[in-house]
Amino acid sequence: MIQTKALRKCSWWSICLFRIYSPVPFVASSSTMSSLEEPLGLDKMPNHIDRIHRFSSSACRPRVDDMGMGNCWIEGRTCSSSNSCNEEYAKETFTWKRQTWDICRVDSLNCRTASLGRSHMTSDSVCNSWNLPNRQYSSQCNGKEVLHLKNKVLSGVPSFVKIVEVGPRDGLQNEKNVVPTPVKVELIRRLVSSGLPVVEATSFVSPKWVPQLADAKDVMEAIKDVKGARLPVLTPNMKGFEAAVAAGAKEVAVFASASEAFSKSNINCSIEESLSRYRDVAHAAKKLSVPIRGYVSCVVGCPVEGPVPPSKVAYVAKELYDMGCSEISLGDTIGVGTPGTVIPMLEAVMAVVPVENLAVHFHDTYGQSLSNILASLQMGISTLDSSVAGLGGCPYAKGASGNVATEDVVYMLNGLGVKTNVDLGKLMAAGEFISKQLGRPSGSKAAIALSKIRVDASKI
Ligand SMILES: CC(C)(COP(=O)([O-])OP(=O)([O-])OC[C@H]1O[C@@H](n2cnc3c(N)ncnc32)[C@H](O)[C@@H]1OP(=O)([O-])[O-])[C@@H](O)C(=O)NCCC(=O)NCCSC(=O)C[C@@](C)(O)CC(=O)[O-]
Repeated sequence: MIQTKALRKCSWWSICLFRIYSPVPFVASSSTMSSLEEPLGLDKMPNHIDRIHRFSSSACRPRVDDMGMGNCWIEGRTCSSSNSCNEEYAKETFTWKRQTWDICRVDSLNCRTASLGRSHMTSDSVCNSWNLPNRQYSSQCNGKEVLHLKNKVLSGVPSFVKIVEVGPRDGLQNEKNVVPTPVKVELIRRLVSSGLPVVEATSFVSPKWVPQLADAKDVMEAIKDVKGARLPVLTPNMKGFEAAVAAGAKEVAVFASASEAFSKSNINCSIEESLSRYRDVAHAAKKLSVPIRGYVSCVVGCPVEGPVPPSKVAYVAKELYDMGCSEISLGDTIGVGTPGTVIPMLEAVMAVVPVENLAVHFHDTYGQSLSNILASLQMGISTLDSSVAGLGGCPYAKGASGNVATEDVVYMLNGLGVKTNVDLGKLMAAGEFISKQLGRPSGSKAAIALSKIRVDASKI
């Protein structure tokens, strides 16, 4: 009871632990756990409170009971004994919930302060915050115990993740007002220069179906000189494939659906018809040594049919893999998935397609993307699709919101110590650029938060 109360009070602690446990449904009891939970090391934990207790070390916890400051969890350390918070460092005091805090900018993790009976906190990457100038924050929790926890709970998480940026295609295809071609081109250039290894540039689909991307040929012409990233395009049939190749595309992607109804509304044919078309495209691509990616849409739910069985997703994924798609991207097109539905879906697909050939593609309609991504990483997925500034939605999936924001993904991966080679500062600048052009705020929470505190995000 007391512990539960303390938990409620310490929101930072809760957030930290929630992040660790979020991929596993909290309600699961040991008797209902699947074998999938074994590698996560959670199989012996009877319920969520016990899970939290089991890992409730002080490693990442503020020492003050009543501490629930929004920014504390980012850093996750309190200073302990006597003061080494050098005079040269900017030092500020603020009061929150009757606690007075001295904040000092430190580069070392070993700041020790205990003056005037106050609580002290350090942080460790530079930012100029609203009222805490020249702070350093990090998205990483440090400390031996936390590392131990990370190793134990996040052991399946790969050390490098490839991010496939889909903003210029998936992100923009749903925009009502036509985005000028030079803006699309500038966006692609900025994304590439942020270090993203793959930027999906556009679609060679029917302009009657997706007017926004009717300038696909012009976009390809304008990015011919862009180096440093792969720039695939979507092709729904041979007509699109031929046009793409003629326009200079070096990689293509086909897109099938695990839902019959969505296949009909998105590409005007049945699943089987689409697979037959894609076999032709895959065959032609192979002849030209053009790598081909396959999407499966509606891997968890369909806007028309409702829940989609994992076996259907596995079937379509395997068909795409067998026809020669080197990467299969599993799309939660309407963003209804949670780790509770994504894990069984991945389990079914991984039984028929090697995990190294899989990618995940989450829309954030229900705010579940990062949890789903973490669950996917734990299962060994190392390719993630995302969209800068959280742009996007599918014109044929009403109500679906944008993809998970690339900035949020990079921020989380940095926090996990997973390499992406993406410069978060440059990525945020690209997000800011396109958000301004579209006349609305970024859909990335990390970008909004970091821009408010004018952080040097490249160092996060
Ligand atoms: C597939 C079609 C073309 C079938 O559309 P259709 O109307 O059945 O095609 P058709 O073969 O009967 O041809 C009709 C007209 O379209 C033309 N046409 C035919 N093909 C092309 C082409 N490639 N490029 C340009 N024009 C084309 C064709 O030449 C003809 O022109 P007309 O004789 O009337 O002047 C259409 O339904 C289409 O373009 N759909 C694309 C819709 C789309 O882009 N949706 C968004 C994709 S996002 C997605 O699927 C999800 C994903 C990948 O992001 C992952 C996730 O989030 O889950």
